[in-house]
Amino acid sequence: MIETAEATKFQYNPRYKPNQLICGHGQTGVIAGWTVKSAIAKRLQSHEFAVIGQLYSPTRGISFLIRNLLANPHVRFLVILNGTKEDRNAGGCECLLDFFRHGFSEGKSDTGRECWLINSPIPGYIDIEINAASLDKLRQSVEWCEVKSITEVVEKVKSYGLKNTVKPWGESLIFPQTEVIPTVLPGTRYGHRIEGKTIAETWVKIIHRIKTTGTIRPTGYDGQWQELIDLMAVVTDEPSGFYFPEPNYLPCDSTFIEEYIHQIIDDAPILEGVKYTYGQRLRSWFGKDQIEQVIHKLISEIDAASAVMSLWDVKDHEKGGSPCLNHLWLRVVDNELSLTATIRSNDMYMAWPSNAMGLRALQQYIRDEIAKRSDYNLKIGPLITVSQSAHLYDDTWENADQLIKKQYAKLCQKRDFYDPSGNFLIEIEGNEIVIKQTTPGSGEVVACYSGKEPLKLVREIAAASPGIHPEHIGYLGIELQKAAESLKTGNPYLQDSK
Ligand SMILES: O=c1ccn([C@H]2C[C@H](O)[C@@H](COP(=O)(O)O)O2)c(=O)[nH]1
Repeated sequence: MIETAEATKFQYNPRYKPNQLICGHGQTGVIAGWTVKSAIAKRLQSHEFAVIGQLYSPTRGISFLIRNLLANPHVRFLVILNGTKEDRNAGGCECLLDFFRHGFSEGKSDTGRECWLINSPIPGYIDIEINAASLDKLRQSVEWCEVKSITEVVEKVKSYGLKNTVKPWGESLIFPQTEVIPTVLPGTRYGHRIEGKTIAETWVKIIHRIKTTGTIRPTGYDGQWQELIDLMAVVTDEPSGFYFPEPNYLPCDSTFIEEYIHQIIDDAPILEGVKYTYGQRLRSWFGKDQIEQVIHKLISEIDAASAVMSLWDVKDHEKGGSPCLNHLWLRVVDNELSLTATIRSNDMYMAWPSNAMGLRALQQYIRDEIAKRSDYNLKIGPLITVSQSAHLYDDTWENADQLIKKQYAKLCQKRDFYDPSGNFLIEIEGNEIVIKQTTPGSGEVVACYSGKEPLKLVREIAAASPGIHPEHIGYLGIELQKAAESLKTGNPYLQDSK
């Protein structure tokens, strides 16, 4: 007997990320890439598709997607929407297409984990626990096509839906998964401050801080993340062309950033299936060009504390996918233009470096426009980001560990002993230890402490300058102990002598 399409009644059973998927009863899976899945679902009926889901990243998304397809062998057709600039940037759909076109080989992920590497110029990994014969079977059994627009998705899904029901290609297959649970050190949860010269350096410190002390929590996306709340990052000296380390350990490169900057600085039309762009929110969404507004504001009132741009629309509560970047504030102090950005939710591994570079480009643009249009030739000041949920998704933990091992260790070796709390000169005067605190620049004496007990002195200094670097206060403790010994023995004390 030949079954008709209408009679099809399969149930897609997602083993992974169930809350991220729209499930139906058909035999066609739709990979929406970066196009919002609900924009596709509303044009289809549930018997026409098996599942609709996003694919944001080749290294993070494809393995879960394939695990789900192996668990649902009734999916015999795939429509892969590879249509937007974001899809081109991320490369997830292209890499998935390469899996079907060119297959996979045994290899290693960039963290050195054994995995199946997709035969593609875009790095994409599949968990090694999945058996190779099953992957081949999947490649042979699923008919796939690439499309460029929502309209084409709908046409293709409907045409596959008209075919007769095809038998599942096999039994549902489930493969084991290795789980990594990190050790978390105790630490403050709220309000961290991290400073670095470049975005790359600051990023390494951020990753270290979250990875070692972040709270492990559910993400809201069927997984876990480590999170700190209200993490402030201060980048003091990012050069105008951006600093990319050599070899580049950042999750973005200059080609990506060149494209990405436009999403922040330039206006963009409202398109179906595209959530928003920051440029659109800043330039036109609220009926005003806010970037122009702040340029004018600062030119007319350079001391203004109200050079604000807002990206959050009160209507954002009505739909999912609201902007992560919410509020920008520019400020001129000592002829220096700083930019502060509030980001409500921030993927610190994959997104923060690009977010920071995009914001730095906007800061530079505003500085340059002010210089062109007025007599103010401002210096570029720090870029400050406040990430409210500063998180690391569980699928980046391994990379984070590697980064800490290689790059954080290097940073720690490169200490310059500069402490904004100043320097401390220790001497013995009469029968007391005397400590003079001087400014870090000119060396002016700003405070004086005296006494005989090292611990009491350390406590006084720490209470008076609570921002002192931890290593610096440790060093003072050791020196003060040496000075106290000298007081007892009568031997001379000389700071820093062995
Ligand atoms: O510019 C961006 C856009 C998105 N995200 C991350 C933050 C979250 O991990 C995820 C968005 O999820 P929601 O907070 O919207 O659920 O993407 C960023 O870090 N920066």
